[in-house]
Amino acid sequence: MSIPSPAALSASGLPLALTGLSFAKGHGTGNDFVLVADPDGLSEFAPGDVAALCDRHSGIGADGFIRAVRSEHLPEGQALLQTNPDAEWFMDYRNGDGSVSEMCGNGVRVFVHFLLEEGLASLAPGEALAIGTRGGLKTVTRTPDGYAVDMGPWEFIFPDHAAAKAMDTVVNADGLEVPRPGLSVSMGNPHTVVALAELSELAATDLTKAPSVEPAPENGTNVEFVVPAEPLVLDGVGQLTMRVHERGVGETRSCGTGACAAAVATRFWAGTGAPDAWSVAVPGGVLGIRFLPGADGREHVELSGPAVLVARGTVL
Ligand SMILES: N[C@@H](CCC[C@H](N)C(=O)O)C(=O)O
Repeated sequence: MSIPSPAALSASGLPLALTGLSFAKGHGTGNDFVLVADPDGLSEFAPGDVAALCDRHSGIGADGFIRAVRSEHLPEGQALLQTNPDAEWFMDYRNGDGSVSEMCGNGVRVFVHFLLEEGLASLAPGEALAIGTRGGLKTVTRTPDGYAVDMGPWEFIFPDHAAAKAMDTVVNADGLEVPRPGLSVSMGNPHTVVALAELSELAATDLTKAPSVEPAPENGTNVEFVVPAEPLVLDGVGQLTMRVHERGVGETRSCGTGACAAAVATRFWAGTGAPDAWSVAVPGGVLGIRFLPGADGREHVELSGPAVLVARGTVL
């Protein structure tokens, strides 16, 4: 019987294959990422490599890992180029545990900022940059405070639940007194949104463990707990406070796709007359959401917020 040998490690304790890797570290409202430029698709990152880089004790530390690669070098990117020849760059996104996710809303803003800072793309005010993701094409524009992303259309994951105005999904988490109903929404990646009445209840919810969700979306879910403000609407903008447990990560300080899903669910619960603009306060800052008609005839969600780079480095 042969015993599998552990991945070769360098003196730093990181996988030897990562030695010399140039990276940047960035975040959007506290949701942080390790970013790597691999324009020609020459590098492979195994789940263990990503998890080692994202480890907050023995690695660089981040919620997620983002590889900037030209779309032509990935099968998913090549498929997207057929209908969107402008999507030169593809965001290859992984969660901190090494798993792949379809989409990351904070990540795509930080990704574009990284492309611009690296001189790999340009984006003048008023222009739009098309980005390929596993969740489809996203277009990004500049705003005074950062970037706005057309995240594409939203969908209910269990449309029959929503049509019946019934929330047949049951969510539980440590710290909640009783299980709560949830609504599952796809933003390309899966989310389940739960409304709580009080900020004190939100603070008491323990998100160190993944909440249980029944029925769960097929490939697992990110779970958002939201407290709608009272009154809900200020100057025409709906107001929410949110905490999130991300699939493949744990509790994070922000989740862009989660903020979109939270606005979708709360607007649905609020019913006729609910606003099309929302402000979502997360532990790491504030995100803006707008619902807009898309060129495809469907309703799209626009996410806006800041994106910053904080460091560059080389893996030892
Ligand atoms: N933080 C991201 C979402 C990242 C992916 C998520 N954990 C998943 O597995 O779907 C965001 O800002 O949207």
